Amino acid sequence: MKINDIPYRSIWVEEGEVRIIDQRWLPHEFRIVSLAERGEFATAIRDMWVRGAPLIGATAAWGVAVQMAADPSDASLAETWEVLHATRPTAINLRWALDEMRRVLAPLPPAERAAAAAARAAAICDEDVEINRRIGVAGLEVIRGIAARKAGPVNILTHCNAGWLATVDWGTATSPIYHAIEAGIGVHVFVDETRPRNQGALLTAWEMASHGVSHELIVDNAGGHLMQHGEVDLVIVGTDRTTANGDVCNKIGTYLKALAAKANGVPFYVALPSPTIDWTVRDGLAEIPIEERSGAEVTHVQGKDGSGRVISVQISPDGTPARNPAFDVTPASLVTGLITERGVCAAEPGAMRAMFPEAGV
Ligand SMILES: CSC[C@@H](O)[C@@H](O)C(=O)COP(=O)(O)O
Repeated sequence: MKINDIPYRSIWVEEGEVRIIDQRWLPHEFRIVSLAERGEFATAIRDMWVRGAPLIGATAAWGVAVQMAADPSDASLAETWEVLHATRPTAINLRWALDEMRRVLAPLPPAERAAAAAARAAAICDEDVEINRRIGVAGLEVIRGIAARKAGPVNILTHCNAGWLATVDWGTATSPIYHAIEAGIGVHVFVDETRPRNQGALLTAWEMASHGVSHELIVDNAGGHLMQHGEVDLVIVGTDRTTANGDVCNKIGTYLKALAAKANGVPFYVALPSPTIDWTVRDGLAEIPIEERSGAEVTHVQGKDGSGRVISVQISPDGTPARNPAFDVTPASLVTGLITERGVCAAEPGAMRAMFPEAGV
């Protein structure tokens, strides 16, 4: 995607360095940083310099590659898997990418691992871009179908940031939106602010503005009201882990949007790259580990002050205890469909298996 007419991915290699956009400062400051050793990759994922399930996976893959250049031994490969896997618990793309790197590297002699690791990490990034492009092509048909049945723009509500910043490029939930705009279909996006970290207000609103997409920022509690008044035609969200049964784990608050959508007959779609499917899990509520983050993210908000400085302010009384589960699980029964790189399917085990028979479950 372009920033000031310069095309960017969210992670890339330049002058032999792995570079990322440090998303903690967006949209107020655009900072690029280089990650030079394994510990920095772990920090960048854990402290959310990068975030979003596919980008977490891509960053971990590059973390393995950088470590293999420093120490390609078996012990180093095993330790790197553990160190990076421990950074964030919910997005399955992290484990998927680490398993994929280990599958490629473990059979090789150590002397061949650095080059092979860099090649596979680069390929994982390229594959992510193509997967998300295809999700856009598939999701475009969902939007086109709605556009054909109504006058005016298709009003789409999205939660969190499942945009290009959460992937390597295109985004998942946003890719159908970008494709619809390219196809000349009018679209208006309601952007949930997505407390506590405000990925919608900070990142999705920035993406929408950068690409000239008509949009309005809404508070997290407004979605149900807009749906009751017929102002939302479609919900599209991303996911951090979707089970073999079609239960969808995504940013906290997604479940409430799905309930409101069901109650109001609004289609609720999930944009789903196949590496985000956890075929080993059937019951999302019981089995998916939900990240609990610091209460400081609830008691404080970050923003820009009058002089343009990025600051954090406390919004609750001193010492208020806070609870901060970062994700929730939307049962498959509330999901209208999964928009995958192979097309749209029901959030249902048979349909998912038919779409991805190689999963072998
Ligand atoms: C294509 S990204 C899908 C999800 O990863 C996204 O919706 C989300 O929940 C991101 O959470 P985050 O905590 O910002 O990493």
